[in-house]
Amino acid sequence: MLAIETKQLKKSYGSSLIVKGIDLIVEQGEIFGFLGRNGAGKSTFINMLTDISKPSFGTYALLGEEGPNDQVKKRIGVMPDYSTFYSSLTAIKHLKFLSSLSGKHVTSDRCKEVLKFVGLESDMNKKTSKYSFGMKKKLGIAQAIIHDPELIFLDEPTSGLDAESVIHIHQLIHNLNKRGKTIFMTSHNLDEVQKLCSRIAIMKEGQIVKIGSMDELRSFYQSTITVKLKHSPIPESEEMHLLQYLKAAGSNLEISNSYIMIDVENENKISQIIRAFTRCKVDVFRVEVEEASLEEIFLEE
Ligand SMILES: Nc1ncnc2c1ncn2[C@@H]1O[C@H](COP(=O)(O)OP(=O)(O)OP(=O)(O)O)[C@@H](O)[C@H]1O
Repeated sequence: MLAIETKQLKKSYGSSLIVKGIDLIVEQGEIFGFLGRNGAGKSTFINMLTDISKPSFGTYALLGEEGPNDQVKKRIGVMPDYSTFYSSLTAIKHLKFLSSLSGKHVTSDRCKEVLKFVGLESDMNKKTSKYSFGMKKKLGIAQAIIHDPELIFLDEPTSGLDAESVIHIHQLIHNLNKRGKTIFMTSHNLDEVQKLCSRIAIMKEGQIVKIGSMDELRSFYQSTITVKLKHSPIPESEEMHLLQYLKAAGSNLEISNSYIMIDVENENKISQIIRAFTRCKVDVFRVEVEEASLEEIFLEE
């Protein structure tokens, strides 16, 4: 069963087509990252899947059920906009109240368990008006997972948080995924998407322009790997031979006394180069590798 399947999903406001016909498949068990510049249409797309707005055209299915569908809503979790919190309620009461509004009965013990899971154990009896921005984000995740959903939508779960809270939320996402949950998240933080997500879609002007794992995205761009290798002196008798080999193995070769830098097409070339050094009786002390980051790929779009 697929977690998400959309077919030609479109959304227009007035005469402006904001989401321009998206076909997307997300498998169960994925952490799927949705990236795009401000105004690309990410929230508009998520809002259709979570039934906050209706598609203008096309269809979608969540967890094998055509949407919108009240039954499937019980199996998905959506991180709310923190501004919707009831400021006069404590975190526990807030969770219980919101769950009852959406027809899900949850016990106080379940609320406590989930608040502990997100790291709000010692603040669960505080009113949400006293919560910091980061605590509200954690409470938002608690709200999304309180009913143990299979598929969780997180819209920018870490934006505006300090480094420690970001690490905590990354661990939460990772732990949820380990428990078998599918996560669909939007983010502006390229580093986090690169670290967490099994696949990534880049959205531009209402369309998905690239989709795949990090390795696949890199290969779309046929990006090279830059290798910097520190070595012992090259015996004069071997210099010519090694130089010929390196020129054939990659491009942009730079040589100094104890280092070489070279761009190669794939990882196999790295081990071949190290073997060539060894054959020429040159010791390799250190190998540093630089690959295209998601940022570079993203900026190309
Ligand atoms: N209710 C609405 N009525 C009219 N236009 C809208 C509405 N909601 C969104 N838009 C427009 O749709 C476009 C996409 O907005 P959306 O919020 O989906 O982008 P986004 O990729 O989530 O951006 P961000 O990263 O800034 O959150 C924007 O130009 C926005 O102005």
